[in-house]
Amino acid sequence: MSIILIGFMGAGKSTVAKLLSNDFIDLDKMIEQQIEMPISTFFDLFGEDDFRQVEQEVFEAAIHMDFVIATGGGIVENTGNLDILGFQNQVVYLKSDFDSLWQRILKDDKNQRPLAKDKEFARKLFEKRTPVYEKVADLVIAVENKQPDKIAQEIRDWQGNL
Ligand SMILES: Nc1ncnc2c1ncn2[C@@H]1O[C@H](COP(=O)(O)OP(=O)(O)O)[C@@H](O)[C@H]1O
Ligand SMILES: O=C(O)C1=C[C@@H](OP(=O)(O)O)[C@@H](O)[C@H](O)C1
Ligand SMILES: [Mg+2]
Repeated sequence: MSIILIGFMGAGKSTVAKLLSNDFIDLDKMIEQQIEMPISTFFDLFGEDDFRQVEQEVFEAAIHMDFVIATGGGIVENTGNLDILGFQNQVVYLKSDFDSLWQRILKDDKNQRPLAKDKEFARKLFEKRTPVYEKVADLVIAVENKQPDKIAQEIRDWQGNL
């Protein structure tokens, strides 16, 4: 079993996964390869429910590859994904306060996040999901004001003591 990174949009899952291993999967990128379009376009064309269906199918495939996985922030929206996470023992939650995440999301010109168009809508998602992240996590790391390489080292140190 390998590290699975969870947390809200902007927490640094895609960034930290790359630092942890060359054998990593960014689930969003794997999804975009499958749907052959940006996630934002898929949301516009087919909606969130169809996205969650694809996300679960791709997650079920990715989990068998035993790579470090950077999930998308909505991985906890689907009970099938929660069942999978429940069987893992290296689920790492990159935790931050909403305002810090929102600043990162606003500055991030590389990722289009269809569910981050409105701050108060995103805040409600954050409030809904935070207890679920906490519940499924084997390790919680506070990531505010922390560099990605320090976060990656904390995860390696924790892994080394398992
Ligand atoms: N530890 C960090 N400190 C500051 N900015 C970060 C950190 N980790 C990631 N970022 C930046 O925040 C944005 C979101 O990072 P990303 O890895 O895409 O997060 P996620 O995959 O959790 O949505 C990117 O612009 C990234 O450069
Ligand atoms: O929070 C969410 O529902 C989503 C988060 C995104 O991934 P990141 O958390 O890597 O931005 C991506 O999966 C999609 O836009 C939906
Ligand atoms: Mg990401």
